[in-house]
Amino acid sequence: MATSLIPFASPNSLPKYLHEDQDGVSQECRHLMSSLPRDKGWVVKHLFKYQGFWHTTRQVQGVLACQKLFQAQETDLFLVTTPKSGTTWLKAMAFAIVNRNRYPRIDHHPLLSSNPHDLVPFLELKLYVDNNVPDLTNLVSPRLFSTHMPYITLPDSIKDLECKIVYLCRNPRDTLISLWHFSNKLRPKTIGNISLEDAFERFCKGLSLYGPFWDHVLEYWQQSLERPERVLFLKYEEIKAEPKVHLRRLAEFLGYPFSLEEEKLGMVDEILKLCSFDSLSNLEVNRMGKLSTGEDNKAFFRRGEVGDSTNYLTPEMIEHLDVITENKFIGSGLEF
Ligand SMILES: Nc1ncnc2c1ncn2[C@@H]1O[C@H](COP(=O)(O)OS(=O)(=O)O)[C@@H](OP(=O)(O)O)[C@H]1O
Repeated sequence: MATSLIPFASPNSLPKYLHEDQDGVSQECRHLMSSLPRDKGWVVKHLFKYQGFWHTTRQVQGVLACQKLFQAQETDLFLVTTPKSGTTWLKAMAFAIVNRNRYPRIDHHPLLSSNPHDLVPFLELKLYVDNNVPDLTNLVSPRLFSTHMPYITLPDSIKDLECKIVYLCRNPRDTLISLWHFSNKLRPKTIGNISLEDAFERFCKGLSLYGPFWDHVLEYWQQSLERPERVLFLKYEEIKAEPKVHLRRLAEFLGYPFSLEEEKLGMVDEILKLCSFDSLSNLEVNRMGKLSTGEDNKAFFRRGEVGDSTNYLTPEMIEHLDVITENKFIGSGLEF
């Protein structure tokens, strides 16, 4: 078990899911955490290994509360992602697809004035982070939720009701680089940056937020093979390469296929444009605003490209990561 000399991060400067003070943490959660493996975090002092995956203190709290208190409905739709795989993009696209009859006018669309994370809430990082039952009465059907939780950890009702799950991941090289940048944006100035070498080493060992990365991806890949009508497995790179194909796939899977008339009216292109990196990242709300959970909206938009990791990782690092990926995915039919 590794220990660290990093001081507690100032609670006020961080989103709640990164707070480490014990004030908002239930007795049950404290008790559980005392028995969990722990290691050094990327942003704050500790990560805890719960059900095989690494979480921050308040994330463990959010996950436990969600497992205990969240009751899914059959019509709920879940967007599940590995951190930094394009969650913000997926939320925007799914929200725009599902709500296109409610918001037919693109020039008055909620995505123009709200960040996608405020329109599609995270279960464990937002709704259940305080260990309370959140008020979900104002959510219209179908309710759209998101989570980074691994499959094993999902609340039972989501599995029992066979709710639809869209899973999005991204190649581990770009995921790591995006996570490294994001972590350094969040890290309190007093403790400085985490070095790329350090982040790389920990990522390769599986020691990252909701890591091991490969185990997270494999769980949902397996589910998507066993129940394709229930789990849609998407890759960031594939959406980038063929956005129209994948937006249509997403709409069909969610139960909101585009009609011929909508196709003729150019609805697919309109939604893609509305949700594109360029459009979203240039909106005032995303340049200047903050999420209700505290993060700067602009932190979710960096470059939005495939392959940016080659600007940071050495060829040796890339080879090392690729070998891990190959070994982990061997026989699964999955590759990046
Ligand atoms: N609309 C759109 N299109 C394409 N790419 C986008 C879009 N919005 C965000 N991004 C890029 O996604 C990365 C952030 O990942 P997440 O949204 O999953 O972050 S989080 O897990 O919700 O914190 C991060 O990737 P990097 O640029 O490589 O760091 C964002 O820039």
